[in-house]
Amino acid sequence: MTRTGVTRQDPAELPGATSNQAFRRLRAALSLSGLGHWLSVPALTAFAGVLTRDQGTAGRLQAIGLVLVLMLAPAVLLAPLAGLAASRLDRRITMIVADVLRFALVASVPIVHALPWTMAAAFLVGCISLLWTPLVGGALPEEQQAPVLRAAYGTAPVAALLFTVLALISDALVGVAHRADLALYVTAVVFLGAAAAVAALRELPAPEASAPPAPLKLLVRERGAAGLAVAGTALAAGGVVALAKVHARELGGGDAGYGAILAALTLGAAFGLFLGPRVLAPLSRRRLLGLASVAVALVLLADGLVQNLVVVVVATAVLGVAAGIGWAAAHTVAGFGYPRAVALVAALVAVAGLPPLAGVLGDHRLHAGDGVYDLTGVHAALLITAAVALLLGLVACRRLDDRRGIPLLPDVQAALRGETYVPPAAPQAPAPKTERGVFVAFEGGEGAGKTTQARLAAIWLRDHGYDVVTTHEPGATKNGMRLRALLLDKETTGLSSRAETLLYAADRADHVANVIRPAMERGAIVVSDRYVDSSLAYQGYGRRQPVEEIAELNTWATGGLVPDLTVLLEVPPETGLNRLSAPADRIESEPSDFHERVREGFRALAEADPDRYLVLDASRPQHEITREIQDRIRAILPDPVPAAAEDITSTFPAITDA
Ligand SMILES: Nc1ncnc2c1ncn2[C@@H]1O[C@H](COP(=O)(O)OP(=O)(O)OP(=O)(O)O)[C@@H](O)[C@H]1O
Ligand SMILES: Cc1cn([C@H]2C[C@H](O)[C@@H](COP(=O)(O)O)O2)c(=O)[nH]c1=O
Repeated sequence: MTRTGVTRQDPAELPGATSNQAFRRLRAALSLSGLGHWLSVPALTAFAGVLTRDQGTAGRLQAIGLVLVLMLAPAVLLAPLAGLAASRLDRRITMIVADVLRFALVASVPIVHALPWTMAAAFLVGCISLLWTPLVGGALPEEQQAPVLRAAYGTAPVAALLFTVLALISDALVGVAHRADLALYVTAVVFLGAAAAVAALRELPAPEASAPPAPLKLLVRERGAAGLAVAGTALAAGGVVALAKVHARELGGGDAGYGAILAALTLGAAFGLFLGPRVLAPLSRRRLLGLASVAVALVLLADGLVQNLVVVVVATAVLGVAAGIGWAAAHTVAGFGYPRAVALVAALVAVAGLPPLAGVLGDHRLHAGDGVYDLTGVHAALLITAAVALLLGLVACRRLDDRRGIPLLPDVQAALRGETYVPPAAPQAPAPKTERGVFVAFEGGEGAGKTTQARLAAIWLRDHGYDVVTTHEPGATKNGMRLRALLLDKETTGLSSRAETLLYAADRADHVANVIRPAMERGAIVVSDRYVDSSLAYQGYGRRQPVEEIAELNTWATGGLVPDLTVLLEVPPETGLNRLSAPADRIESEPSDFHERVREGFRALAEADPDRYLVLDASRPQHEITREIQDRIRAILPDPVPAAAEDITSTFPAITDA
């Protein structure tokens, strides 16, 4: 059982799955199908390259580009058909037939040995691959998504490596005209293996997954800055794939070089996907997504400039890592469907547009002094793509930034150290004091001991004859109690961070107007368990909203009332949360990194205004803390309590509830 009461299920135990073994077999079938799918891309494009070997670079580029377009277009344009087929046909039979058909189509390509049939086969393979998408691209339950996606997409690097090996074998054994045949035959056999694996399953232990929504529809429906970052990244990755065959050839790499570039890209991406959630964990995912897309564009720029295959392969691997990290961040920021739709469309634009562009640009020899630089059409097209991707990345960075005003470099440096960067906050300017009373606020994370210490301070003050009002936030007034219930109830879901901030501010405005200010005007000492700094720490630092803006909002809500003293009880979140006995409320249930940020936030606030704060290590014994608080409060009381008198008479105030 998790803390939130959700039981984690083994994928194999989920409804629809009959046994572990059946689920494993399904994954094997998915892996084989995925392997065949990914292998068919270089195999068919390489074959198109062989068939157009006498047509010059532009002709070859066009043929390869067209094969890629025909393979990718069905996923963009015909996705609804996949949903229709999934709902009408028996899925097990459909998949067996689909893979037998893919086997026959791919195996027929080297036998027919003609460009039009290669194109037709590429399109039909692309269409048939759609029949698998309800399983791999649909709305799967979370528990099943990871293993299924790993099986379907994790085979891409394996396919690229396999293609490289097959290309090396072919180079050694057969003539130019048949160099791509072996890869096609192996692809066909893999499809046949996938069909056999599905046939071996008596029933399909797959979830009732639906087809993903049509990419174009999603694109129109959900526009967002994350889409710009994904578009730039997919444009760059699509450009690398579309031009890789000719790029590798220009650098003397042949089909093996082509495979090496694809392997570098896909292995890098897989590594990036793994790293994504782990790298720079404290950094905002929105910032990371923007940064990753800019990094992809910059690496592509290098890719387009260098003229050495090994360097290109290494740079492509780095590009893949950045793309993978960006993809993982995009998933967190915008879910799965929308980034997938954007990526598909952008990749289609890249494979459709860049090969002809490279052909049109043609090759040029540039002279600079004594040096000569061969700028081929492929290089120029890569550089143009990099420039467009960079532009998209920079705009995305600006629009995605949810830490405006917080400088990027220290933010990233802090994230590299595993910390959240906390900028020194501007001290709150206190409004001219009109009240006669004294205001003491207790602040700190969960279970720090605020309520305990606020109560003890109030008792001590009353013992010395002061008029004391103890209060707390949220929920000290009648209306505030309703707001508290709304804010802390775990049933309150989907509350936006801004709405949360406003509700806390509303509670505070009511609290100040009806409790704190009247008490202070009559000269009482107000002791409050939490005040404005809680909003700055929780909603500002915890929720990563602009701290300055929250401070301004609260200045307005409170009419600028600032405590005379703020006691910050400092305790590691884990210690504080472990002290609490009641079930965790909505805010307490936030993950530990949220509470860490809150703690950092309180620290930064105290550092920015040290005169107003008393910061105490609250993991120490209670009585030590109490004594230090009394010493500090004594200094701000209108008519000081004489410490010496207490020492002489040993009249340490008895702690009794008032
Ligand atoms: N210094 C301390 N050492 C150990 N336990 C403490 C200390 N101070 C308070 N506690 C205990 O920790 C628990 C939480 O204390 P308290 O309610 O005062 O914290 P709080 O900061 O007000 O919590 P919350 O964030 O829920 O408002 C109580 O059981 C209290 O007795
Ligand atoms: C005032 C204030 C509070 N919070 C959070 C902090 C706590 O999790 C709860 C209050 O619970 P407590 O047991 O009474 O301390 O609310 C916040 O996020 N922002 C605020 O301004």
